[in-house]
Amino acid sequence: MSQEEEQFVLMKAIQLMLQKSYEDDTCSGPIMNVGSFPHDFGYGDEFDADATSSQSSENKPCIHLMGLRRSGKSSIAKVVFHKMSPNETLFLESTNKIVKDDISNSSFVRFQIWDFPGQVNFFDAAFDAESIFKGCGALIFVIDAQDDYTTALECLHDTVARAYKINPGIKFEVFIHKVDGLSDDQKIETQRDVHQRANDNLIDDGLENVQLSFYLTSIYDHSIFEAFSKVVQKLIPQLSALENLLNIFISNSGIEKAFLFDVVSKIYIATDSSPVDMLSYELCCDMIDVVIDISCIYGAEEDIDASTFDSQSSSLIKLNNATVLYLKEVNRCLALVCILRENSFERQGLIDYNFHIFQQAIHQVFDLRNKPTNPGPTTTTSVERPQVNGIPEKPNSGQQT
Ligand SMILES: Nc1nc2c(ncn2[C@@H]2O[C@H](COP(=O)(O)OP(=O)(O)OP(=O)(O)O)[C@@H](O)[C@H]2O)c(=O)[nH]1
Repeated sequence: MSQEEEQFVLMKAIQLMLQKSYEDDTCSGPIMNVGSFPHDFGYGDEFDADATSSQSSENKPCIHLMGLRRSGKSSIAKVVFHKMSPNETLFLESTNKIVKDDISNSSFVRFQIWDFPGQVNFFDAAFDAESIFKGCGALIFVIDAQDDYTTALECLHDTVARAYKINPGIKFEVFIHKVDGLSDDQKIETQRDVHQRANDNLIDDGLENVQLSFYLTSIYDHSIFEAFSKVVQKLIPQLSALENLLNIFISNSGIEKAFLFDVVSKIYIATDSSPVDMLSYELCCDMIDVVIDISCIYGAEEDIDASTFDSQSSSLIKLNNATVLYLKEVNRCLALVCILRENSFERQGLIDYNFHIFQQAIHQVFDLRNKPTNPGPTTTTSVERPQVNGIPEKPNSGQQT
């Protein structure tokens, strides 16, 4: 099944769901009714789940990290995907060959990161630009904002021009990096300046069709995770289907904002279509850290290789501003983190039920293969979960924080 066909089937499914949701007027209020989110979407034989999954695993997109020496490329890869603390990056040695890192920690976030040595010499015989850029999904060019970036802009231009000629499908992403050293005014001014000069260079070269996206990033805060989330999302063909599912879920559950997280990297692979507020994102990231830390400390069993984030993982944190953070495991690697008002949480049963349907929808649409999770005892005290609409739920959640 080609990507277009797959997208078509997915969109058809979403249309079906939405249609049913609005058609069924027996269900008033915020209930995401059974009809609106059927377990069987009625794809029949049209939905070739195997084709979908095999395609995504074979065509692992590749993200290239490029930029001048010491601009921060390896630090970004280490902090985001290897849990290195930002301070440790001070001791990273310079990269002198392409380092390929296979990110396979999630069913969705499966790609390779290629960390290039600073300032690639395209004329070097060892640099096979053709094959390197052919397989590239996104090219992240890192610019050190604390340094004079004139040379970096020239290098960005050469890189983009070369890559675009070989593969016009590449997404070009510019990380204006190390902005922790800049004031708010300087950040805005630097972004404006880089944006202007980079685009002017492209126009001068007749490459006005090339789209560059710019992000202000630092490994010392959540900005690098946010930027990486957006880059990864562009490589997920099913993103709009996910957004639609999240929109339906939150509007039927009285939830203000929901993020679908890749737990290990804290990249959010989708969110509903309301704007992302950085503070909300940071809160959700912190919640994931808390859950993982508690799970690792108290949830590890004798088999220390077994994942402590499992189908029984969930967490609830009530803040002192009448806001609730609610985390639920979607699969081995994905978690849904929701932000809602405390009074909306009074209907937890409804939210849990809707979540259950949402989870099934994701599994069906993307054919996530749930590896058997360890059913053993996990970290926490259990809380009684009411049955909703008489529908038996999974056994009650484990890791309540
Ligand atoms: N202040 C600040 N320093 C950073 C940031 N990211 C990376 N650095 C520092 O920048 C220096 C260079 O980082 P690297 O990750 O080795 O840079 P690189 O681009 O991989 O360098 P090469 O391998 O030589 O191409 C290190 O001392 C990092 O600690 C950041 O966001 N803020």
